[in-house]
Amino acid sequence: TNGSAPAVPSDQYDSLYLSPVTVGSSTLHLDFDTGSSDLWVFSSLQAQSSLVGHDYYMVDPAKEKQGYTWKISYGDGSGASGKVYADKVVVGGVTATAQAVEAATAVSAQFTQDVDTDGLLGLAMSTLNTVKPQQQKTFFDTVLKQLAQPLFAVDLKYHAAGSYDFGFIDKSKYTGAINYVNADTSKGWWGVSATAYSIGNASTSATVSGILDTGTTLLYVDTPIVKAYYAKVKGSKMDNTQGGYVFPCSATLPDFSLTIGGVKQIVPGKHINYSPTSAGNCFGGIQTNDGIGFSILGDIFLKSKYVIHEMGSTPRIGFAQQ
Ligand SMILES: C[C@H](Cc1ccc(C(C)(C)C)cc1)[C@H](NN)c1nnnn1Cc1ccc2c(c1)OCO2
Repeated sequence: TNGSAPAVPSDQYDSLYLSPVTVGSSTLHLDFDTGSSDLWVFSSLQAQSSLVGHDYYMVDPAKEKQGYTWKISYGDGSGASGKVYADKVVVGGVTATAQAVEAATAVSAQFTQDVDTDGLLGLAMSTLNTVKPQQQKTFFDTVLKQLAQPLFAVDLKYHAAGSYDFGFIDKSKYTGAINYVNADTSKGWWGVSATAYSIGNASTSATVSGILDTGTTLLYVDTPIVKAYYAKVKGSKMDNTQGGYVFPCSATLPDFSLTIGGVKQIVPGKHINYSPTSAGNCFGGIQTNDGIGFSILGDIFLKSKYVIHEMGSTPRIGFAQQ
């Protein structure tokens, strides 16, 4: 079987995208995350006070994987932990009958406060899954064999609902050719590298290696590239209180591109004006990856493309223009 699930922006700035998922008998709205590998959900194991505003998984004790636990922490300092159940998970009509469902007993404040997000559905490699004593498969790995093709395609949109396709490529969602590159999955992520970047119509050779990450809002690249970008934005500055580069909301932002597999993958300047700040200026969609050690090609990079993640004998990533 194949299937498709909508990816709906959680707010007016596309902070994250939520997709409906049936877990057991509950329908939850999960953040599909190609940068992690746990399917975890808010659950009836939590204190009622933590569940306010959230949909949550009603655990069935008969389905518990006795003695299994999970604990995840994310690069933004948030995290969650809990117990594990084997239950039915349905995404866009694709069913995993005994998927490892990680039911939260505790979640960090960032998750409790984000009442729209009922958990995450990881789509990176299962080697990053945190379940102990036995690592569990991602939803994609669980359903892989039943899919017509061993792939999922990501169609995130700018300020609009997009989709995740499982098992098929939807020709109506892109124009032009699909440009494929081999994926570096050695660290458990969908890794790619670029040989150049461009700001406006000026290209610079550079090696930019990073991960595709639907679970990260912005585009994080090396500091010299970020500085070169905002040098072209009048009135821009690094604002430590806001936590990144800001600029006058009236600024015209140049396009940015990364050359991957010899093809320029362009991020329209418009997408790089992420959101207004509380200080009356606007926050940039391109920020520094200081301290992370690699680039993170998050939603700002992805939302102009149709990106195929193919888990064949050689994992590949295909880029096409929306
Ligand atoms: C942050 C998300 C995971 C997440 C998503 C949503 C949320 C909230 C719902 C509470 C809003 C928290 C967490 C990302 N997923 N691959 C991730 N998980 N682990 N690392 N990253 C990417 C990274 C790493 C480091 C960084 C960063 C980003 O932003 C700033 O510094």
